[in-house]
Amino acid sequence: MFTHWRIFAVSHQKVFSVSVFFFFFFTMCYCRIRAILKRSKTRVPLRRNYSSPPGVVGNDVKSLHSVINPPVAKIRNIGIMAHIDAGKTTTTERFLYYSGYTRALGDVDDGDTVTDFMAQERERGITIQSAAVTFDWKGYRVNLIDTPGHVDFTLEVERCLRVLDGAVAVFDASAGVEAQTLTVWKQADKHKIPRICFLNKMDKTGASFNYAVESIREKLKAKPLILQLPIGEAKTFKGLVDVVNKEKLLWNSNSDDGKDFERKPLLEASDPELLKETIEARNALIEQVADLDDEFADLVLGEFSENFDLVPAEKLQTAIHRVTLAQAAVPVLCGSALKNKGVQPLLDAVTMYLPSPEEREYGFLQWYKGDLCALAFKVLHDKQRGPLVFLRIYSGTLTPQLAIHNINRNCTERMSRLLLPFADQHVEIPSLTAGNIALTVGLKQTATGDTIVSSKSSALAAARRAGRGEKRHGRSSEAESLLLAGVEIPEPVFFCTIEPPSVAKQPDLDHALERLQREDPSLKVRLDPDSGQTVLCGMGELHIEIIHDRIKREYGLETYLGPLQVAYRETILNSVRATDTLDRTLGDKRHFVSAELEARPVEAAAGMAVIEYADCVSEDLAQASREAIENAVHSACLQGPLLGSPVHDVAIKLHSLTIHPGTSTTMVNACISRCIQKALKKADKQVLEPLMSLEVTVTRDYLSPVLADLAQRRGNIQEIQTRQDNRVVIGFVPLAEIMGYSTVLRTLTSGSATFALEFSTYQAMSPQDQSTLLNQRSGVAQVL
Ligand SMILES: Nc1nc2c(ncn2[C@@H]2O[C@H](COP(=O)(O)OP(=O)(O)OP(=O)(O)O)[C@@H](O)[C@H]2O)c(=O)[nH]1
Repeated sequence: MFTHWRIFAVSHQKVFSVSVFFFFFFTMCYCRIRAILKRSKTRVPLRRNYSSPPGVVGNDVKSLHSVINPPVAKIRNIGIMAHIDAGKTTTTERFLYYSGYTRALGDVDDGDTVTDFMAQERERGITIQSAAVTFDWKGYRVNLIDTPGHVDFTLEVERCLRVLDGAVAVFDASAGVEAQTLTVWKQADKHKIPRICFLNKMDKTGASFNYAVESIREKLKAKPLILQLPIGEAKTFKGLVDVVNKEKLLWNSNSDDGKDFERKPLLEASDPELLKETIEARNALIEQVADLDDEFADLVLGEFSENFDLVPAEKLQTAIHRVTLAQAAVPVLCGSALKNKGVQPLLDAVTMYLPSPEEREYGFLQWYKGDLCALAFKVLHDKQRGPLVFLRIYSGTLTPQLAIHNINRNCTERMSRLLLPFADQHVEIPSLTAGNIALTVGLKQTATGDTIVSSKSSALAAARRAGRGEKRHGRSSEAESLLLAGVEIPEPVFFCTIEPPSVAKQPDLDHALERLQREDPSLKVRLDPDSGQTVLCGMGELHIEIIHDRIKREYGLETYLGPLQVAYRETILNSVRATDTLDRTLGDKRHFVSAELEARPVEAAAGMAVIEYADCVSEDLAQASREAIENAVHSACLQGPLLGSPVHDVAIKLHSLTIHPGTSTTMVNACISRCIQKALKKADKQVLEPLMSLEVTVTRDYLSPVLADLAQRRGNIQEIQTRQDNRVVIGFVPLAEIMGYSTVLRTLTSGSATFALEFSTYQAMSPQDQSTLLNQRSGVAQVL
């Protein structure tokens, strides 16, 4: 199940007002302290000292051309993933600075980071779009994707994970594993991504290395390999111990950018205690790795059984690499990105322990035999250049002006330019080989999730080879096997109407929405059949707010949003039968359809309606009539009789059907549709509402008012955990009750609490709550 967490930091800072709508909207939405602080700041100029094409840059900033097409073994495609605010963007900024691609340290709080380049990201201090940046580190080429932490953009994370070979999971060392960490961790499990953990914010009050490691062990059920130990914690944090090499790394307190640090062997004379602790940690690490890797176990037990201390660092590192690649354990490192400590060793670990593209197993590569095979994982629209498509190249080479074949859309199109992505700066390149991430210009039809090959004949040849391979595995569809799996798109739980400033601007709005949908498959747009209004469906309040903002900024359209609504569903509780007959003469032609069907409830979470035919019906049903019936079932179930919400978890069984010869399929469709509506109306009906898992982190003093408030919101508390000095309230609450919760929580706790929401499931409303809801909607809905 795709999970969505909604994370909110609350603060007691003043709520700003931008317009009447925004005032209303934000009082019911969340607001974040950093966003507010930033809004009250004088904006700094957005441009940074980016690396740009050769000749333009200064001596201290490297040219990207030095790292184009390195050997595959030297490529690392990695992502940074974490709970919101753990420090992904700050860590990425340090990567770029230490690797020489930026001249100044970017700061999310100043809104001048390279990867958060959208205006909204810089204003709010959050990552919304993932950004791909390319840099080199000690001879390795690193393609890095900084992903959003906020739940509303989880799909963005999922899209990126699909094309990564490894990931760095960043943690706030004072909080350990948080709600969204669990979600992204599960996503990485799903895509089998090897990862390393970085315990960031070791300088922060409350930071605890042991606590964070324990939470990785307990909550993520992962096996942490402790490769570093912190020297000091919180205010006293000043450096690290490299357990593998038995060295201490101390950052020069006079250096304000952390470039300057010294690495010294731990000696009995100068650091007896630290050395003892390190040897113990190293021995434990060796035992742990030996347990997980037979080759290393043989080596250790053979040559070094008497004294583990003599195991060479390189042998241990190679074994840790294998164990990481097998996802048997996760290396754990620590530091403080903000205070510029521990980032360079983290980069070393990325190159040392995370896999190169050729170390990952991609079974489909054998079908292409070196021909082009790539996956489009992200589409952006650029005003000047049109659609920009990000491609992960799995095999073959991309060059500018290349014609490519899109298997999903069965079309051939030509790309005009090939670029290397460097946040919002793109460098033109002559070619790019397998293992890389490329940005292409000119592909107008390609959408997120499409598989790209060099030509139709190459696709056919691959399909033939795949067919041979697939038969052995008993699979049937050759074409399907060629498609690199796309991304599972979750059902949106929020919706609202959107209106252009005037009717004349409707086509402009449609155009903007079409483009935004191509970029963001989690955004759904539909037309309300009753009101004719355009409806936006999104993953959360922030998601819809950002879309609204982008339409204004990027397309110059001031649109009006209706109130945000929860996406309810409906179902039925008992089996009912209905009959219907449609007998019409149009011109000189008689159309006659008569049907009897049964609607009955099926297992919860079965999804949209299941269609069944009695034997006597299915025997001689023409294909065209079958299609008309299926369309009728799906369209009739889109709008239930209670709230006009989709009807789920029902089966429709057609018991009898009479169609006179010459009757049009439109009439068949109309008759079945009417008959289903009759049946649904007759049945006992049930509203299903989205239920969210909730996690509130609050200090002990404010626990009681938070619990009392949740009780009023139909909250169901499962557990209250202790996390350092805080209490973590875990439970479930209906989405309808939690809208605008951030404002309430901020008031209740003087801005000291944070909360996270995850969509859990759809649950049946109690008869009392259902009738309250229907009464509220009585203008538009029929009361039970
Ligand atoms: N004390 C401390 N604060 C840090 C550290 N790293 C980041 N921060 C702060 O934490 C906040 C969040 O940092 P970001 O880098 O934006 O975190 P993120 O994970 O990219 O956030 P999203 O993209 O919004 O999910 C900012 O105020 C940073 O200045 C650190 O090592 N120590």
